[in-house]
Amino acid sequence: MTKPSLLELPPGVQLVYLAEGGANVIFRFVATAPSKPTSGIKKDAKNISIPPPSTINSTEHGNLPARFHGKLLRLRKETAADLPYTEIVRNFDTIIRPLFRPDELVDQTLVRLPEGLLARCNEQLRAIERSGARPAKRHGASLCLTEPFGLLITDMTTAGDPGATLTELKPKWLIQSPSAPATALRCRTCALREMKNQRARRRGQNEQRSFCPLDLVSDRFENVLHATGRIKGCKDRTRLARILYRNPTLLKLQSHQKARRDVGLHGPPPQSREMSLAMTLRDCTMFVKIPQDEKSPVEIRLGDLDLKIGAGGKAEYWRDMETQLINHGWYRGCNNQTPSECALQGPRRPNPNPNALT
Ligand SMILES: O=P(O)(O)O[C@@H]1[C@@H](OP(=O)(O)O)[C@H](OP(=O)(O)O)[C@H](O)[C@H](OP(=O)(O)O)[C@H]1OP(=O)(O)O
Ligand SMILES: Nc1ncnc2c1ncn2[C@@H]1O[C@H](COP(=O)(O)OP(=O)(O)OP(=O)(O)O)[C@@H](O)[C@H]1O
Repeated sequence: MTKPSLLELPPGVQLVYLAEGGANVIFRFVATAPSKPTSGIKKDAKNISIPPPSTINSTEHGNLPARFHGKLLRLRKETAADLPYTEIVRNFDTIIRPLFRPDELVDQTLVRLPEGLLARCNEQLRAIERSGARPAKRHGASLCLTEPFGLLITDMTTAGDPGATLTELKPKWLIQSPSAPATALRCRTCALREMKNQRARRRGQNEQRSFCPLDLVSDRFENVLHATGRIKGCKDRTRLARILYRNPTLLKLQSHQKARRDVGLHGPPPQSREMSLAMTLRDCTMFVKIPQDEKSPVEIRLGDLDLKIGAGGKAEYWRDMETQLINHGWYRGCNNQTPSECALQGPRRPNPNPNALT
């Protein structure tokens, strides 16, 4: 069988910073008309290109080859994990892809990078940092200069459809941790958030407010509505709740989590492939692109499904978190100074055995 030929980015490609996480930076392609190759591209004090927002939102494809339309470029940061994109893509193709339909996933395809592109992007990151537009917690991080590839990923932004809105959420743990106490009044996600918030309060930092994942997969619409009211950036909680209520992709994610339920303190060895997959499925991002017209289809895809690895201290971190949540009363809700969002406390508590006759 012949291997599909590897994509290459054209040498003159123009990119603009979109967003970043702890391990990757996302860039948008900027279409430039061949006659005016850098029209509208500003230079900052150090002569680094920063295309203006009007170019960023352009729906024109200009001289960009067709196979890059509707795509973003994901570039790898220098991190302790140091896992090459070839391996990330191999894990994605063999372990993650078979679990979902293609239209449920943010696709990712390897693309070879032209010489000098990473150095230029690093300059752009520094320029953005100086301009104050880079999130403070990401300052100082740069792209890995030895990574020869980038990933072309499905563009879930609304750039091609300005009337649409994008909601981004992390569904997190859609079932309780098996090692949580039976009498728990907090799910794994709410317990951990409350623990982190107490630390943040002590340091004078902002607390994180979010929804309870158990509400998101509730079979009661009003609980899903309760959750969508707490999703950051959600402009129409009722419409989003209608979209997410019994949503097949969300329920599929939950059922994959159920099939890999041996997490927490029990189950497979913390550095095993099974544990890696179980934890990956509990830390992905759901992108919901909602068109203005209620009759047009909504696009829902899961992203950030890079297989986690237990090495490098991660397995110990997972185990340590669970031990703290159990031993310091976070699952039992003993430390709370503010009302809890968790569905396990109060009238929204899910029925532990929905099939049981009452
Ligand atoms: O530990 P958690 O549950 O808070 O999840 C971490 C995430 O925190 P958040 O969901 O935003 O509160 C965290 O998200 P942020 O970087 O804080 O946005 C990461 O996703 C982290 O995974 P990794 O170390 O990048 O592989 C996540 O770590 P693990 O899923 O590997 O535990
Ligand atoms: N396909 C996409 N369409 C639109 N925006 C995206 C897409 N993928 C990522 N983003 C944006 O970029 C951010 C960072 O991307 P990504 O999740 O790939 O980074 P990461 O470093 O892997 O994250 P983490 O910190 O969870 O490890 C996302 O939170 C999101 O805002």
